[in-house]
Amino acid sequence: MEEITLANKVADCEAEVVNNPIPQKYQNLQTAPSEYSAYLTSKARRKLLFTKASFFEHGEWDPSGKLELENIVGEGAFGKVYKGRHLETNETVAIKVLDDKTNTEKEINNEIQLLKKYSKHENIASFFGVYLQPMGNLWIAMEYCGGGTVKDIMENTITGTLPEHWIAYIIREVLKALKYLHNNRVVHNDVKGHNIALTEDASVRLIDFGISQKLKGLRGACKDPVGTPHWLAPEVWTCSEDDTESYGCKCDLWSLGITAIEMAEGRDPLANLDGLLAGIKRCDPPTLRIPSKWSTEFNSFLGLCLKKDPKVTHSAKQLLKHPFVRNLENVKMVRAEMQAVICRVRAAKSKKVDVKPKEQPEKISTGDFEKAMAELKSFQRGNKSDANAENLNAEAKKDATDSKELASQAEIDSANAEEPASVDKKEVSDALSNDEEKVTECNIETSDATEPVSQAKDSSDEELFFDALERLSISDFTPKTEITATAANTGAQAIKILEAVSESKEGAKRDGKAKEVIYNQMALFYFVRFALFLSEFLIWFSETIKK
Ligand SMILES: Nc1ncnc2c1ncn2[C@@H]1O[C@H](COP(=O)(O)OP(=O)(O)OP(=O)(O)O)[C@@H](O)[C@H]1O
Repeated sequence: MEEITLANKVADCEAEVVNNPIPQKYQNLQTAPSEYSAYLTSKARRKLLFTKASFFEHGEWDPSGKLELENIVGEGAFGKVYKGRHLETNETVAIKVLDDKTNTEKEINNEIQLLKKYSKHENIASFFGVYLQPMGNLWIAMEYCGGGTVKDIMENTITGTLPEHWIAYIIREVLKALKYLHNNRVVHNDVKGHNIALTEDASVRLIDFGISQKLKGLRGACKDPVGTPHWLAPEVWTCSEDDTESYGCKCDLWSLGITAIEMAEGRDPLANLDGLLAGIKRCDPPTLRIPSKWSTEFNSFLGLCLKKDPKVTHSAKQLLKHPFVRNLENVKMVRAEMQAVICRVRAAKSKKVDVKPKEQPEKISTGDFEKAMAELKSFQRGNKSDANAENLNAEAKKDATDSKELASQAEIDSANAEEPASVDKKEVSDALSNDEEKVTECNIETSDATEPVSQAKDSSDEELFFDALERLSISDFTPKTEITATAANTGAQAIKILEAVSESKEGAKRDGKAKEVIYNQMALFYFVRFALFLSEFLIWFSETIKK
């Protein structure tokens, strides 16, 4: 029987395309919609479509009406990853869009096949479907991991590293996924912080099967040296030099050890090593830089992952029994702590450039903006003549509109300029109090917001009003980098300033009342003194007359 290889399938498709508009053997795919008939008449295009269609047996023709793209959440070597929606079920999904210019069809096919078959494990992002977009892009829909990757989490802590009990939890979950994959003779080949993702409730998922390999039978081994250089096991390096060498599943456990150090120290242990290949061969396996800072269990666990000889490296099954991961206490607490940082990651991701930037909700909500304008108007009504108020109102409206635009621009610019932030105790306790529930809100405090309020305290209403207007217009001329934080908050600031204005007005009212009381008391005092003086005068006058 003729072997069904990729080349055979492609040749087969090409032959059929010449004679039939839609080959019989692909009738199990959804029929191409009529609106694409013009597109399909181009032989070259048709060839491309059927070639790609041959990669998967249960793919669908067109994602429109089924999937909707929202914002970009990540970018990889093969294309962009979007947060999206599965319209039928209304489920949030991640959609990897692989453009047809990328000449990596073998990898794409590989990723789809492995995802379809092996993503049913609880620690692997599950597969939803694959779609062929009319212009030739492939869309791979999978479970959405809203907590970002381990790398994202690290970038959102103040030290850029993770505490040991978080590392133990993440490693344990990845080990479960690896145990399942290795039992099925699948080598992931690219375990690293960038490819470990978290859901919003801090469950761990292994992602990216782009270079994973399915081994043939029990004796099968990998020959291609693939992976990310600093995470590559020594046996994979050896393959790159010597064609006769091969490697197996254990390479994932070396990469996992490197990932554990990456989480503990904020970067991989070989980051500064020159001549990587020679260095790996010459040096002892990497360890934590200051082993005494960490538990004996953590150090010993790493020692079992990072062996130069894969034969003595422990398997995922064995490593799951190690005290470093076996003795993990209070997972609920660990997850609650992590959810606090996930909030920051989500906030940062929601600021990323959108598919349709102009239609995106802006950071300053319309409600906030209208509230600011209403307060501004009511302030003007109370303090200025109508003519003046109208002028100022128009000016403020223009400034605020500009600020809204700047805020939206700043959102785009700030996507990659996020400052690492600390794990706030309040956030942790909020996450804890929510316990099993999703943390749905994240309040990022802005130091700027308090400034106008404190300034407002010693200023007159009039000064405050002009100060508010000035601040709104100054944001127009501030360089973009500086306004990254401030412009996005200008609407909120306007509200704060106006709140301060009205607070100050209230204060002025209270002052007026106090003055009234003082005047009344002073009047009483002078009246009494006058009465005393009058009575003394009368006494003196009557005595003088008597004399
Ligand atoms: N299921 C998912 N949910 C949420 N975000 C995801 C998901 N899958 C991928 N991402 C995001 O997209 C990024 C790129 O995805 P992925 O690693 O699969 O692409 P890739 O092209 O194979 O990248 P590379 O080869 O550079 O690792 C990830 O680092 C992550 O930020």
